[in-house]
Amino acid sequence: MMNARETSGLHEFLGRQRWFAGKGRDFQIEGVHYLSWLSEPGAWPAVRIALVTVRYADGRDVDVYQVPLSYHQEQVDALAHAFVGEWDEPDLGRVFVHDALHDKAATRTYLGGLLKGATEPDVTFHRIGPLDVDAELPSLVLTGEQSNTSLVFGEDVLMKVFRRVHHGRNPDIEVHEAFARHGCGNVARMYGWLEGEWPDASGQRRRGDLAMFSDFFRTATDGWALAITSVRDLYAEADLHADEVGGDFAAESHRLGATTAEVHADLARYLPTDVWGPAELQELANTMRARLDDAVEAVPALAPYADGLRRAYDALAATTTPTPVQRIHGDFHLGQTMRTVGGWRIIDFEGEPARPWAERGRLDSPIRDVAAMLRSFDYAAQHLLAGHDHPDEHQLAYRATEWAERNRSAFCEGYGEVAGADPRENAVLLRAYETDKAVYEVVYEARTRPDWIGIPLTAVRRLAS
Ligand SMILES: Nc1ncnc2c1ncn2[C@@H]1O[C@H](COP(=O)(O)OP(=O)(O)O)[C@@H](O)[C@H]1O
Ligand SMILES: O=P(O)(O)O[C@H]1O[C@H](CO)[C@@H](O[C@H]2O[C@H](CO)[C@@H](O)[C@H](O)[C@H]2O)[C@H](O)[C@H]1O
Repeated sequence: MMNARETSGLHEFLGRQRWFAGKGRDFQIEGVHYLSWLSEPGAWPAVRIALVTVRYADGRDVDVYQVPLSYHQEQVDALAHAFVGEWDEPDLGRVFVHDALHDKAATRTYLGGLLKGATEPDVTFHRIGPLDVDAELPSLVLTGEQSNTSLVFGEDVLMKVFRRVHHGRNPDIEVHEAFARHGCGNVARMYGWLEGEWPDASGQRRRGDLAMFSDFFRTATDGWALAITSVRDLYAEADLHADEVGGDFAAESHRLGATTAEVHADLARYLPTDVWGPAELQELANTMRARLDDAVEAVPALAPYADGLRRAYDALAATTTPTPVQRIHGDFHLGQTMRTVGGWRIIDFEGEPARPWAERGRLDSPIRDVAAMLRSFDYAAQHLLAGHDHPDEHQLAYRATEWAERNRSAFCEGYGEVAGADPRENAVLLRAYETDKAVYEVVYEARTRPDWIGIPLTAVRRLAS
C-alpha cells in the first residue's frame, strides 16, 4: 500500500525531472512496485529501485519510470537537491528518501553489485569480461539534456540508468552486448547490465533492462560541440570560405563517415540481417507517408510542401532493387558521436524516441543513419541563426549552406571509402530517409524547441522542390 506522503513526494519529484517526458502534463501515480533491496540488510543508506507507473489525464498512455531511492535515518543537507520525501517505512521507521543516483553513499551499491555479479530473485547484475576497479569509486551524475540518467564512477565506468522502462531487451544493451562479445573498437566497451523482473498490468511477471555499465571516454568531446565550434569560426571569418577557416571540420566529418561505416559493418556481422524486396520497400514508403500525414495534422506549416515530399516516397515505393537491411543506430546525430584521442566513438543505440518500443530493434537500411547524420550537419550549420534576426542573415545563411554541403560530402566520402560505395549513389533511398527525418524533426521541434523549427523547415522546402 502506498502512503499519501510517498505518493505526493514521488509525484512532485517526477514533475521536476528533466528526463520526465510528462512534464507540463497532468498525471497521477497509479502504482509503485519496489524491487528487492540492493543494499545489505541493516545497512544505511538502504537502497532499492521504485518502478513508478504514471497515468496521464489527457491520454490513455501509461509510462513506467525507474526511480532508484536511497533511504536515510536523518535529513541529509548535501542531498537537498535530490530530496524525494519523508515518510514511515515498514521495518525501517521514519525515513528521509532521496534520488539514489545523486547519493554517492548509495551508488556504491551499484558498482559493488556489478563487481560481485549480485543476484536477487528480481534484480540481477550481469557482468561481461573482467573489470578491475575499486568498488568504492565515488560517482558523479553527468549533466546535459538527457532522457536517461548517466553517472560516472571515478573516471572509469559509466552507468546509464534507463528512466522509462519496458519489458524485453533494451536495444542499447543488445547492441553493446554483441559488440562486447565480439569486439568493436568504435563503441564504448560494455562491462555489464542490470536486469529486473516485475509484474505487468495483468500481473504477469516480465523481465526488462534497467541500467548499462560501460567504459567512460574521459578524453572525449561530443561531435555536436566540435561541429558548432567549427561553424562559429566560419561565421566569425566573414570573408573566408569553409575550407579556408582554421576550424574546418571536413577532415573530422570524413573520419566520422568512415567510423560509421565500420560500425554498420560490425552490426551486420554480429546481429541479424535480411534483404528487402519491392513489397517491403512499399511498406516502408507507406510508413513514411503515414508519418507525413500525421505531421501535417500536427504542424500545418508542413501542408504546402506535402505533395512535393510525397514524391520521394513514391520513388521509394517504385524501387525494385533488393535492399540489404540490418540493425542500425536508429537515432543518429552529432550528439551521439564522441571524438576521443583514439578516434570517433558512437553512443546510444536506443533507437528513435518516437518509435514504439517493440519496433526499436527492427532491421532497417544503414542509409537511414547516413541520412540522419546528413540532417545533423544541416542543424549544426544553421543552429546559430535559429530564432534570431541577424543583420547579415542572407550572407550567413549562404555560408551555413556551404559548411553543411562540405561536411555532408566529406562524411559520405569517408563512409564510401570503408563501405565500398558512396551512400549518395543510393539516391532514392537516401532522399526518402532524409525527407522522413526532416518531417520527424519538424514535429520534434514544434513540441520541444519551437525556436528551432526553421531548421528542419528549410530542409523540407529544399526536399519538396
Ligand atoms: N561512454 C561515454 N563516455 C563519456 N561520456 C559519455 C559516454 N556515453 C555517453 N556519454 C555522455 O552522456 C550523454 C548522454 O548519453 P546518451 O547515451 O546519449 O544518453 P541519453 O539516452 O540519456 O540521451 C552524451 O551526450 C555524452 O555527453
Ligand atoms: O538524443 P535523443 O535520442 O534524445 O534524440 C532526440 O533529440 C535530438 C536533439 O538533441 C534530436 O536531434 C535533432 O537536433 C540535433 C541538435 O540538437 C541535431 O543534431 C539532429 O540532427 C536533429 O535531428 C533527435 O532528432 C531526437 O530524436
